[in-house]
Amino acid sequence: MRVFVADHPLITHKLTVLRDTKTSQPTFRLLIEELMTLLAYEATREVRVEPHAIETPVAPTTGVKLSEPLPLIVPILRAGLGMLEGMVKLVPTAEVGFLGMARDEETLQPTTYAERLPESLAGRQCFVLDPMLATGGSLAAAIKFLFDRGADDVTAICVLGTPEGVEAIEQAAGDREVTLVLGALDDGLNEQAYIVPGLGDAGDRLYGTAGD
Ligand SMILES: O=P(O)(O)OC[C@H]1O[C@H](OP(=O)(O)OP(=O)(O)O)[C@H](O)[C@@H]1O
Ligand SMILES: O=c1cc[nH]c(=O)[nH]1
Ligand SMILES: [Mg+2]
Repeated sequence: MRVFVADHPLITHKLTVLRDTKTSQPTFRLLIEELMTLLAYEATREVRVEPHAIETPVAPTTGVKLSEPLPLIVPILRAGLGMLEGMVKLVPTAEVGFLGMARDEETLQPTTYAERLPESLAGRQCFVLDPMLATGGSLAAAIKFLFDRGADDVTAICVLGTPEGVEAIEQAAGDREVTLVLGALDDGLNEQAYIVPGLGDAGDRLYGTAGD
């Protein structure tokens, strides 16, 4: 598994505002989207392209276009939805599938309550979006789901991660093609398995507590 942890002052600056309890919900949403666009640049470094011949007003030349099947973006509801626009801005022709997952706050086990994905993901490059990689249970289950559907390459993009979460994804990936892109690697987990220092509950900060 390849792991990339962002190291850019603009990302750290935006993360600092995001983490701050005083940051309002509209600003939080905007920052998640902006951070996603910055992380997407790194996450799509290996996106598959093929040669594409065009004519400029001056001369014929060969550039590239995205290969078919087009990449599939999979936000994990709810919190991953906040990252979708930032990703789609960078890859507007990509397709989008959805996975709804919730972590049981007692057992910490994820359950999948919604799924809207192509029946077969054979030959697909998938980009999974979830801001929080805590114990790693949710993302590991999502990655397994995509490989079971035939995906051959999964890139996960998280705003914050923990060493425990990275280890869990490493285990889940085995020898399959997985890339993990993180905005920051935090210290670890507290007794409630929240990321420390983290930013609290990402879904609640994006959308409120109506889902609880
Ligand atoms: O790594 P884990 O320990 O599995 O925890 C991380 C998961 O928890 C959060 O979702 P949550 O279950 O709160 O759902 P929500 O997005 O609807 O708030 C987060 O967005 C991840 O999906
Ligand atoms: O810190 C955490 C852990 C899980 N889910 C969140 O939204 N935040
Ligand atoms: Mg939540």
